[in-house]
Amino acid sequence: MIRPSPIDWSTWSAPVHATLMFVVREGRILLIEKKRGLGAGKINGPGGKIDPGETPRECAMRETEEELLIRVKDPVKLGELHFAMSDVPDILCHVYRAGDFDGVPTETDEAVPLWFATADIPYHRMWSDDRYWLPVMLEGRTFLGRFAFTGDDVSWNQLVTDVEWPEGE
Ligand SMILES: Nc1nc2c([nH]c(=O)n2[C@H]2C[C@H](O)[C@@H](COP(=O)(O)OP(=O)(O)OP(=O)(O)O)O2)c(=O)[nH]1
Repeated sequence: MIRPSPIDWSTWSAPVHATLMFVVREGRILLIEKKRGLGAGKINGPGGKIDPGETPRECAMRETEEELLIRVKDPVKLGELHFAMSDVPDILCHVYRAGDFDGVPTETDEAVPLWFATADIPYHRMWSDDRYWLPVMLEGRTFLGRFAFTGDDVSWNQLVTDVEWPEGE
């Protein structure tokens, strides 16, 4: 049975806009253990909230530089994640992927860098929606994921793949 969405997505908008950056290279993905902020203790990609006047791409690159001291090259937007939350403000998150970077991934106050084989993603230590869309991101395909949360759990989800994002986003 397909459960009706608890959210009217046609009118949904989020007060918080954020980004995630995934570096995927030679069968491995660069993740972080997040040391503070929303999702502290979880494994995730680097990323954070978009600052006023900043584009999503600029934010994804800035947050990656702040958290891991690396500068990614030629990031491509693959996805958008729309999170309807139950206990914190709703979030719209832009997801980027890159294949190369300058610098050496380095631990900072915000994050510990961790490389994983793409066949060995630690979903049990990640946000509960990630298992739905991260495999699509690893295939290099585009996607739009919509998730309603109850606390930390996904209570409703929808994933549309092969979405065309505007050029240069
Ligand atoms: N993988 C994944 N990431 C998520 C989910 N929900 C969610 O907010 N994130 C990401 C988006 C952002 O990168 C990050 C939240 O932003 P943040 O609190 O780290 O923001 P920030 O670095 O600007 O920190 P702050 O100092 O403003 O608090 O968590 C989710 O369900 N899955």
